[in-house]
Amino acid sequence: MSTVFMPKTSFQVDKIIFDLDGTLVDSAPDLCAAMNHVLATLDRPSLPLADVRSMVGLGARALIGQGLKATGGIPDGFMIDQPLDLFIRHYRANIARHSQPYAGAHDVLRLLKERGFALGLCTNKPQDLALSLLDALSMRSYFTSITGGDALPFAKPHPMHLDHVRQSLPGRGAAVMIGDSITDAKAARASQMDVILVSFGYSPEPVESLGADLIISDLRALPGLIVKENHR
Ligand SMILES: O=C(O)COP(=O)(O)O
Ligand SMILES: [Mg+2]
Repeated sequence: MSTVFMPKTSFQVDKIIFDLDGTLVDSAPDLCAAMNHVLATLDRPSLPLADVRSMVGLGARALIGQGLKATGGIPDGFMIDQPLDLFIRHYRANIARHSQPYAGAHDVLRLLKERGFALGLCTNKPQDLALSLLDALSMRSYFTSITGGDALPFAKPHPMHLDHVRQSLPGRGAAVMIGDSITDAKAARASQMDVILVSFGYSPEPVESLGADLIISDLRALPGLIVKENHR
């Protein structure tokens, strides 16, 4: 039996929860530079941007782990904490050198906030780095709640992360998740939340295969798709 993808075209919610890397901000160039800085100190070859892009999604520790695996492996007993620390220091110092909001991100966030939606951010980026990046790009003030991947015992795809953001937003209405990867889709499913995926992010798998309710190729489509829940 074949299943037909029937995208939803309207989402009635009060809360909109965004992913950060690959969804609102194209941060891969700066993540790639920090990765290659670490690899150089370990006498490993550098990785092209296209490879690093597809490794982003599970936080800094997983990113470094994947970078090491791709350049010779992780020797037995290798302590990842030191390269991770080096990565984070390099990344923090260069966090918005090349990173940019995707087209329309500012306008869409401003408009949705003006329309009365509560906006949250659920990212696997460590909390302090997420806040620094949002500050550097003047994006922090759109969000009522921001939770990084190290702020709780579990991060996406665990539902605790997304549930926490939903609960910390005002109101009791429904929420929709906007993301770019399988971690976003899985977290949303586990939290029984609709999920819209963007097609321009960092997913190594085709986004069509991730079970989204809708796929968009431009953030500017969102205001036409998401309507305020009617609480009468
Ligand atoms: O930094 C990462 O690895 C992932 O971040 P994201 O959850 O905002 O995509
Ligand atoms: Mg992402």
